[in-house]
Amino acid sequence: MTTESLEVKVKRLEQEKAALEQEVRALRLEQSIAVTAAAGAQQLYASSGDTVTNDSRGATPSSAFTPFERVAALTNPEIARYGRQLILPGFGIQAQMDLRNCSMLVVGAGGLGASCALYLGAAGVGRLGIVDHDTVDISNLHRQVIHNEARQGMSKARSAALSIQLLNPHCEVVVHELVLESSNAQEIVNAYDIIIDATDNVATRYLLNDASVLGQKPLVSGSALRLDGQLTIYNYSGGPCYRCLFPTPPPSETVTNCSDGGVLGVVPGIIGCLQALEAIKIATGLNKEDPPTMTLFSANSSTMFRTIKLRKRKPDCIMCGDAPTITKLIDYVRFCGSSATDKTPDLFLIPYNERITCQSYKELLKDSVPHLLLDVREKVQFDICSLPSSLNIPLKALPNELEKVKARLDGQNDRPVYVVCRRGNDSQPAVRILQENGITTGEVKDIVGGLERWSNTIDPDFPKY
Ligand SMILES: Nc1ncnc2c1ncn2[C@@H]1O[C@H](COP(=O)(O)OP(=O)(O)OP(=O)(O)O)[C@@H](O)[C@H]1O
Ligand SMILES: [Zn+2]
Repeated sequence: MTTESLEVKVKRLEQEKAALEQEVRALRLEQSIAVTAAAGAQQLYASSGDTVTNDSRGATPSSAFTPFERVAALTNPEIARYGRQLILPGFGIQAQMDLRNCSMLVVGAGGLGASCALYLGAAGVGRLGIVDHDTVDISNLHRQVIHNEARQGMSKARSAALSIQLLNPHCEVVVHELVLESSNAQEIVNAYDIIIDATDNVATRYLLNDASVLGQKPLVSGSALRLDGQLTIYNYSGGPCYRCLFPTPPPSETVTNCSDGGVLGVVPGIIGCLQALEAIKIATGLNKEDPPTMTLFSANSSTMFRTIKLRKRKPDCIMCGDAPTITKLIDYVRFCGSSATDKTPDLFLIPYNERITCQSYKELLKDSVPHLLLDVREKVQFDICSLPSSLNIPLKALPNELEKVKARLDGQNDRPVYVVCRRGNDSQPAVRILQENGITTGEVKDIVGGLERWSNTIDPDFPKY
């Protein structure tokens, strides 16, 4: 036997060993998921796979900050896996190697992050960081297809990592189970080559923008709500940063999230896929010459996609301009008037003596106290569920539809009127409208916490959505 053939044999055995190791990792992950489903999310923390590493800032050693190992060649199993991309003219081995040697950070494992992270993992990105502080909820699953029913209550970052690993054990996934904020963002962003904003709040958008500018990283930003979505690459190839386009944050009360506004599941899926595509194009240099653009998607329009050309970066931008005044991360909660974690805050717009609790309203029902219950949610929500005998007039329509309230009171102008909504926020201005229009001489009060609290504290069979 010649030395050469021995070398070939060694190489082959090494590749077989690498393939077996990958298989063992995938099997271990599958096993850990089974354990989780049977014994609760906690079990998983003790049995994570080799290439899923954890960064919970102090709890376990992190790997995002261990140097990312770049390689000189793909292994045979990788060549077999990525074959259809490798034979793609204009992509080929070089682009695949670029992906393998690239690290990306997906912030948010929700609607956008689900499709984005899965496709990036599948495509062969070398290291993928996943940031999310939240846990999987049943109401996520119509769009966050990276998670599943058995993983309810599990950390989204970890669940996403497991799905990616099961799909492609060649991708190293780093789990960041934390709220990304000023104190930790820069260090994490600096550890990756490309940043993907798949979050749902303004404070994190500015935070990621600033950290990406300071760390000189391209930022692939997406958003989706209802039937619409948006996609932009910031801080890349002379293009603008987020602050060039939006120097001041919108008033927090004008920002709607999916939980309040609704979203068709496939819409964030589409935008997340586009984010993955743009990140791949950046990693492989495919879009270096493209001018900066913003892509708008609307499921309702016949053309669906529209692309707007953007100006280059603004020389007087306070973040990415010629003489920036922001040189380190700031307090984004104060700047935006909202935080990454306050979803729908409980508002206190009227005094407590003008409100009743769910418990008091239940007593009132038990004693058959005559009254009118006005439900001010939108009709689509009222159609899902409602309390018996309630009258539905959405808050926005109320000033013009007071006649309907009067008609229901039917001349009994001293009847108390109680107002309910989903969470006890819209019901408060409705109380004011009824009072100002002298709708009754009886009391007008709203139900604290709305129907969500009714379901939580009084009637567990009342649906929550
Ligand atoms: N600063 C942040 N740090 C870590 N994760 C974040 C941050 N901001 C947002 N996220 C995560 O980004 C994801 C956004 O997902 P998505 O827009 O689908 O909303 P959601 O919170 O999952 O759902 P819903 O609005 O229906 O409750 C969420 O999982 C959220 O926890
Ligand atoms: Zn700028």
